[in-house]
Amino acid sequence: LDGAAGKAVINMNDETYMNFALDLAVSASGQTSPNPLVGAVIVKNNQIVGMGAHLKAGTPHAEVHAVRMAGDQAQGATAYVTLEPCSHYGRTPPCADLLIESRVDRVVVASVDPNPEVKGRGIEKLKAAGITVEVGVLKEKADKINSFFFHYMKTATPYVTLKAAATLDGKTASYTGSSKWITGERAREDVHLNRMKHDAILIGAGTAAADDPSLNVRLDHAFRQPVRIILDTSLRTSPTAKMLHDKGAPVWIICGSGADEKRKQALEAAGADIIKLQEETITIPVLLGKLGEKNIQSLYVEGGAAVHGSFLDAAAFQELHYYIAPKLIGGKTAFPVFGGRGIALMEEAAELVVESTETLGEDMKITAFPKKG
Ligand SMILES: Nc1c(/N=C/[C@@H](O)[C@H](O)[C@H](O)COP(=O)(O)O)[nH]c(=O)[nH]c1=O
Repeated sequence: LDGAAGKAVINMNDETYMNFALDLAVSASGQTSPNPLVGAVIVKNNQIVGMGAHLKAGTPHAEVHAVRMAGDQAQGATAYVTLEPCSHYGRTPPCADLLIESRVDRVVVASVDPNPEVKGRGIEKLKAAGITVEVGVLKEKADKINSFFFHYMKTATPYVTLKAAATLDGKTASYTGSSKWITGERAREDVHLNRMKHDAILIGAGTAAADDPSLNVRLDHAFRQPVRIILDTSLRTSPTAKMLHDKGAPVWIICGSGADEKRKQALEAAGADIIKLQEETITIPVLLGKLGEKNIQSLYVEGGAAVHGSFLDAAAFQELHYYIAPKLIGGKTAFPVFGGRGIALMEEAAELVVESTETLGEDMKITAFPKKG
């Protein structure tokens, strides 16, 4: 604060403007898939003269909106872009060329494009045109908002979020299978928000049979209904399953090579898309490769115990959302959160880093990530 002048002189530096560009990027969260979230701000003489965000795949990129708004004010200005400007002709002309034509004299970039085909090309193009380029301002924060896109670009498989809801004593259903509900309204609303952020939701055949779930996003401002996926090796799912008849998002059922042809036809007649693997059984790496081929960049795995156990055994998840209700149900044969093989000795435990714990109504939510390496 500049006391003498008696007015707030906020030091507007590169990070301030990049944070604003990141806020713009995040405002389209969940809408841009399969494209990343991108924000752009154009500043001249400490005035924001242009700004924009990429809103939906196939529509103009963030830089296009910002340059259009800036008009000739872009000349001699600085452009802040949260992801390296594209240099290839996708569905819209390259933004690197647009920035060159707009005659900005400086470009500040947060994340470098992870796509091996274009990595660094946009930056090189700008430098070759005599533009000063600064890379890496708020890089960590910018990479994180595109963790789905970056993971998918690097691995060609979906970013996997495991979601579990358990009682305080770690059960997902009583010994009779009763589970409605463990968590309350507020926690379940958070689940629907997170469903909407992912390209697909996945459950196992056991959960499909036990709960006959809808697996849809029941929020009044829902702008997307993710694909619904059931892992069902032998196609035991009933053709009368609720989600096959609610005219909602597609239902894909993944089965093994030995699944009965008549069941396949009955489920297809009921509206399901059947994806039959070459293998007898479904392994997680094969499943993820197949979903990657079908452009699923992010996958929200809702259980049950066998499915969660298989992802844990394969160490094939990037994020965990663990909801805990302050309830105890006991029961030697009550349902655990993670089934599967599990580890033998504690030193083999999957170690996590807890990023946050939140209170949602009476429930708690732990967000955690597997420890790297
Ligand atoms: N039992 C509970 C859950 N249960 C999770 C799954 O077992 C359910 O089948 C699935 O979420 C139902 O999806 P729907 O039909 O679209 O509502 N999940 C939760 O967060 N809290 C619970 O108390």
